[in-house]
Amino acid sequence: MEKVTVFGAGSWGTALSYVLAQNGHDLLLWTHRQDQSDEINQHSNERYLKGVRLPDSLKATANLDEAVAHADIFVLAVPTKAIREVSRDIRERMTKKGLFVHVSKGIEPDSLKRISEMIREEIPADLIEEVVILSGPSHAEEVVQEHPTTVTAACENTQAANRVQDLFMNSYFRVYTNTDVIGVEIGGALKNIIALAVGITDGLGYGDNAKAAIMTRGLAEIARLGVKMGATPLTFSGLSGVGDLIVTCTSVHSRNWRAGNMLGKGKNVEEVLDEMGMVVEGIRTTKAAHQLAAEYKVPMPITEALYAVLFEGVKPENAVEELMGRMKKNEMEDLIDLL
Ligand SMILES: NC(=O)C1=CN([C@@H]2O[C@H](COP(=O)(O)OP(=O)(O)OC[C@H]3O[C@@H](n4cnc5c(N)ncnc54)[C@H](OP(=O)(O)O)[C@@H]3O)[C@@H](O)[C@H]2O)C=CC1
Ligand SMILES: O=C(CO)COP(=O)(O)O
Repeated sequence: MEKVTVFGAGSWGTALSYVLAQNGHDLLLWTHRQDQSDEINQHSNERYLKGVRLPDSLKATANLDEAVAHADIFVLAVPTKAIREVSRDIRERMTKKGLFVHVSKGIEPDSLKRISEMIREEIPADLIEEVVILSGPSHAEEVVQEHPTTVTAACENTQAANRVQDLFMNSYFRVYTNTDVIGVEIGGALKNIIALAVGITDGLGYGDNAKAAIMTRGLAEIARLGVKMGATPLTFSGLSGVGDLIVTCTSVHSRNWRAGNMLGKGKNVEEVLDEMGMVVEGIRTTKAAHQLAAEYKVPMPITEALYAVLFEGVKPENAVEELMGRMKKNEMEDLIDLL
């Protein structure tokens, strides 16, 4: 049994707490809202997981001192934009080393840092045992139904990855390990861009051909960038690559797909975000990926088309027209670096 605190009581933090509590760990779920902590201690979190009864052993707190003092393992489950703030708040209260696990999917615009890099910038090395990434095709709504789910725990330190594998693994939640931290973080973050794009084409009324095209060429551009950044090409054929791309582009649970769908139907970004009420990571990640594409000189036409829709006021149908009208190409020409 491990002593674990999950930080962030949205859909994913709550679903992972459900798994950890069921696995018999000494689990505390920290939320920054007292009313939500009270609700979770009455076994529900209606805003984020409607109709789900949480296990009796899943305890919440809104007291950050208590949350930090409780744990040897710190699971960060807040949106990317809150990672630095929450890491700093944890650091101020830490008195001994801890194992950090993060489950968020994004890249920070401007600094272009991956989440594990942000955590290492905010928490001194002498307080970090390791940082492990838990990522893969996993909608919170299905995990709490105990539907079979597979994810990967990524860390160069295989002992730390194995410890996280053991922490979460059970009969419906199967955890693999991977040493390719960059590939796992890039795959998990950038698939949200492609899910937004697929949502848009679905919203425009295009069919499965368009969806398959965007998913396939989307994976090609994710892998192209990832490999330039130091990832292992094969990771993009794995759970945090094609696996997460499939689940996010084809599921109504995906907030990124749903946001894209509303954009395709004519809503603007503000209206979409108001309606969602949950994080749509792909929007900020599109900005970061647009900057990364320039920095690494990697062609990322789908990302650029989405950037134009989100940040330059281009109409979705015009962005599609632009994508389809580009110069003729050999399908494999930009993929050769992956071999
Ligand atoms: N949902 C899913 O199925 C999956 C999500 N993920 C990733 O997990 C991360 C979290 O997503 P998810 O749980 O779905 O997001 P949600 O939008 O469901 O919840 C986000 C939670 O973070 C809290 N929060 C936001 N800012 C802060 C802050 N500064 N301090 C403390 N708490 C804060 C929110 O609080 P409040 O309620 O007050 O806004 C809310 O409880 C994302 O990166 C996402 O991509 C990964 C795999 C699956
Ligand atoms: O990452 C996810 C599934 O693996 C969740 O995707 P959304 O954030 O689009 O809901």
